[in-house]
Order: sequence, then C-alpha cells, then structure tokens
Amino acid sequence: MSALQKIIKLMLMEKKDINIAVICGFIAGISSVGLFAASGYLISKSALIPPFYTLIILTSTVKLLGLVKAGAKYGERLYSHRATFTILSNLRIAFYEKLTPLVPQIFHKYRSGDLLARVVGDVESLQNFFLRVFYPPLVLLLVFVSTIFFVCFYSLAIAVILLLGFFLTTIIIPALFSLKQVKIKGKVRQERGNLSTHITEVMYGFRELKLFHQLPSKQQQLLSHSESYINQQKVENLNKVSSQSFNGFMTFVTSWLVIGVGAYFVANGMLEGIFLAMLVMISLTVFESAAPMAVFPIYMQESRDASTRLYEVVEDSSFVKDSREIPINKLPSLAPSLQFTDVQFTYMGDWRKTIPKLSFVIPAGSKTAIVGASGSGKSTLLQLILKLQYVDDGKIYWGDFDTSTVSSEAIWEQTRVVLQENYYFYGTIRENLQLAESQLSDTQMEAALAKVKLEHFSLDHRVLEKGENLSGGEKQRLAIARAFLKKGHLWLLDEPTSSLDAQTEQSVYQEIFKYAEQDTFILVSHRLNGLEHMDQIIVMDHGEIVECGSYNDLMNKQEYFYKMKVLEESLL
Ligand SMILES: Nc1ncnc2c1ncn2[C@@H]1O[C@H](COP(=O)(O)OP(=O)(O)OP(=O)(O)O)[C@@H](O)[C@H]1O
Repeated sequence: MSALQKIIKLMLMEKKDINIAVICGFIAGISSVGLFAASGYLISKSALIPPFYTLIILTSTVKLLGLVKAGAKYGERLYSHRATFTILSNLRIAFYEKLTPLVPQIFHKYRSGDLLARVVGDVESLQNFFLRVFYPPLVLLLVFVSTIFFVCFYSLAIAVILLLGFFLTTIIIPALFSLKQVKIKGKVRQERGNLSTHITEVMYGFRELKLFHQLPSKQQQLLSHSESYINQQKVENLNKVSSQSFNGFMTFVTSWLVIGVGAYFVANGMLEGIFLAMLVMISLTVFESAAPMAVFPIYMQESRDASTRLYEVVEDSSFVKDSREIPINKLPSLAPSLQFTDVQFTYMGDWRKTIPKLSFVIPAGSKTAIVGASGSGKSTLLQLILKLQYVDDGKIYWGDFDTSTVSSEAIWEQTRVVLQENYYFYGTIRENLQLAESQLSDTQMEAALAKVKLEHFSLDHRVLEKGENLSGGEKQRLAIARAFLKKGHLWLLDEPTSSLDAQTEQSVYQEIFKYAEQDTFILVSHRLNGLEHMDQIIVMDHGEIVECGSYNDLMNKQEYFYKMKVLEESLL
C-alpha cells in the first residue's frame, strides 16, 4: 500500500463529513450554475415583455437559487473543514503512535530539525489533500456532468465546447504545469528541511557557538539557507499563479467561443435567441468549480511527497521496534531479579560491538554497582534493561519474564530512573516533580525535596527550559527527588551524584538506601568510594565483565577493581 493510500484509509474514517461536504458542494455548484442560467433567461425574457407572473416566477427562482447556493456553500465549508481538522488530528495521532517506539534509535538516522519539519510541516501540508485534492474533483465532475447534460437539450455543439473546455482546464493545463511543479517542490521541501535542521542546531549549540566565536559564521549560513528557501518558494508560487492565470484565461476563451458559436446558431435559426444569454451565463459559472483544478496537481504532488516523507520515517525497516502485539503489559509490583543471558548489542550504524556477549544475574532486592572505564558500556546496560535500545541477540529476564515479551511501558512503570542527563521542563519545581505522578500532594513533594537536601526550594520556584537556572548538582538532586516520588521496585541510577559534594552525596545516598531497602538497586558509578555496602560489584571493560563480586572479594583478589581503587585513592 502506498503512503498516499494509507492517508486515504485514515481519511475515510471521516466518511460521514466527507459525504456531506461533497453533497453540499454539488448543491452549491449546481445552484450557482442554475442561478446564472435563470438570470440570463430572465434578462432575455424581460426584453420580450412577457406576462407579469412569468417575471415574478423567474425572479423568485433566482432569489431561491441564491439562498440555496449560500446555504449549501456554508454547509460545504463547515463539513469540509471539520473533516479536514479531524483527519489531521487522526493523522497526527497515528504518526506519533508509530514514531514514539522508535525513540531514541531514530536520532541515529534523522536529525531533530528534520524530524520537526516532517512532524509539523508535512503533516500540516496534508490538510490540502482532502481540501484541494480529494473532494473538489468529485464536486466538479458532478456539477459538470449535470450541466452538460442540461445544455445538450438546447445545443449539442455548445455542450461539446463546454466539454472541451472542461478537459482543457481540468486535465491538460494542470498536467502541463504539474510537470514543472514536481521539480520545484522537491527543492522547496529539501530547503525547508535544511533550514529547520540548521535552526535547531544553532539553538541547541548557541552557547558553545558564542564561546568559540563561531556564531557569526553560523548565522551567515542560516541566512543563506533561509534565502534559498525563500527563493524556491517564490519559484513555486510563480508556477502556481501562472497555472491559475492560464486556466482562468482558457475559461474565458471557452465562454467567448460559446458566444460566437451561439450567435452563429441564432443567426441561422439553429438556436432560439432567448436561450443565448442563459448558455453564456452557464459557461461563465460552470468553470467556477473548475478553478481549484489549476492547483490540483500541485497539491497532489505535495501530498504525495509529504505522505512518503512521513511514512519513510515510521516504516523504516532498519529500526528495531517494540512489537505492539507484546502479550505482557503489566509486571508484578515486586522487587525483580534481572538476568542477562548471552546478550549482544551494537548501536545502529556502529562498526564495533558495544556488548560482545554478556551474562550475569542481579538477585531480587540486591544492591549492585556497575563500575568501569568510560565507554565500557555501563549506561548501555541500563538502556537495554529499559528497552530504550533492543538487544541484537540473547535474552534479558525480569524475574521469570523474558523482557522481549514485556512492553516498554510495563518496564518503565516499575522502574525509578535517574540518567546521566535528565530533562527539566519550563515551569515550576512542582510541575517538574509531577512528572513522576500527576496526583502528588505538596507535602509528598516537599518531603522528597528534603530527602535530597533541597528543602529550601519552593514548589513554585520557576524552572527555565532544560533547567538553565539550576546548578548541575541541583538538577541531579531534582532528578533523584523525582525518582523518590515515582512508583516501582527497580532503581536504575546512572552517575546520579557526579556533581554533588562528598557530604551532600553521602547524605543523599543514605536516604536512597533507607528508602530502597527492599528494592532491587543498580548504580552505575565512576567513583569507587561508598561501594562497601553493595551486595555485588560488576566491573566492566569494553562491553565485557572483567570482574564480579562483593567489595571484599574484589579487594582481596587484588586485580582490576583493586587497582582502580588504589589509583583513585592515590589521586585524592
Ligand atoms: N547513542 C549512541 N550511539 C552510538 N554509540 C554509542 C551511543 N551511546 C554510546 N555509544 C558508544 O557505546 C559505547 C558504550 O557507551 P556507554 O555510554 O554505555 O559507556 P559508559 O560505560 O556508560 O561510559 P561513561 O562512563 O563515560 O558514561 C561507547 O563506546 C560509546 O561511544
């Protein structure tokens, strides 16, 4: 099924509104033709001084058709726009549902600016698919067929002229302009993606660019991308306007032909003169519904490109996905044991194996520290447990459950996580803590802040985007407070206190251990002090376990861990 067919399938969920919009569009179109036809006939008839009642009937018909046209037009606008917005909302939901399981792998292939351009721009441009591509041709066809059928009763030749005009303005001219549009549109889209990608990068890296004096050159690049985008848009709009103008011109040519041929027929007695004005008026109005056809191929092409760009992201087969048919959506609310069995993993696009083959067990309720050199794969292990990355081979068990049969949401529900980098939203401390759970009371939140030595913070304290107004240590403590407030019996902490002073760190750990006494606890750490109380220490190097045991075991062995510890102490 092509991407556009998928969009049509989604669109047809709004069948009722679509049908009403088409019916109203047809009534509006045909009553508009009828209105002008009746006016033309009225003008000719009144010149012949007919009985008064004939004029009354004709003027009432004109008025009635005017009212019907206005009402039907309103109905068409109402239902077509309602359908469009509902279709857009269905589309966004369907797209997000497919996109979220791909995070974070998706960032290996697509830059965030490009994704933003697709999520916002491409979804937005699909609003034209229904409004300008799908239903106007249906309405136009119905109106034209009915009108030509009506005209056949008066003059077959004029009906043929209208038919030719129809083919010219709805098929031939739009097709010619669309050939040009295909080339232009690809460039506009590409320039829009480029601009969006560069803007997001400058925004993210603004501080570094400033500090390294690179801001002016980046700004210059941005300006040149912006200019290219604007130039491509100009070319596109010129093509659109030319197509519309040429189409409009051809409709007038058709009307002139109707006048010319009609006058000739009248002069030769082949058509009653009283009908000439009516037929000319019909030819002028019937093409009103054909006007949107000038931009039909342009929007058709745009919709095809937009839908392809959207689906190429979410249906990219290189991403490993969390299958939606996973049977287990809830895990028991108990401290779990974890078991890695021959787990292998490589980051997407990486040539080295991050985890060549790994097996270990973390008993339920135990306290484990994972230590090792930078880049040895410690954080990756946590990501695999959380199903933020998926194993290439081997199994991870949560208690008796094979996690490949458990949904990511079920795992997140039972886990309290503090990662190396944590995100803070623009708002208040309260709002950032409520991320853990929306129904928390102020007392619960204040107690959590006290546990991490942030009792001096008010819940109404403002937090800037990404927590810009908080120190590194405050951010980490806020993340730990969030973990305190969340439910779950597995703690995964990745360097949670790396920015804290020794005293605060010790006091925060005391609180954590007191609180997590019954829970399973995994701490990734560079620092080796304070690990004496751990049940198990796993020492990693190059994605492999080089040593594993209790603190005393490892110290007595005097190998890897011991040497790391001696080195650390010599540096203090
Ligand atoms: N998103 C990623 N994409 C590709 N490679 C990655 C990604 N994240 C980490 N890596 C690579 O995987 C390896 C393991 O990284 P990981 O973050 O697990 O190490 P770590 O032991 O936690 O390091 P650190 O102590 O410095 O945090 C590293 O070589 C790193 O370059």
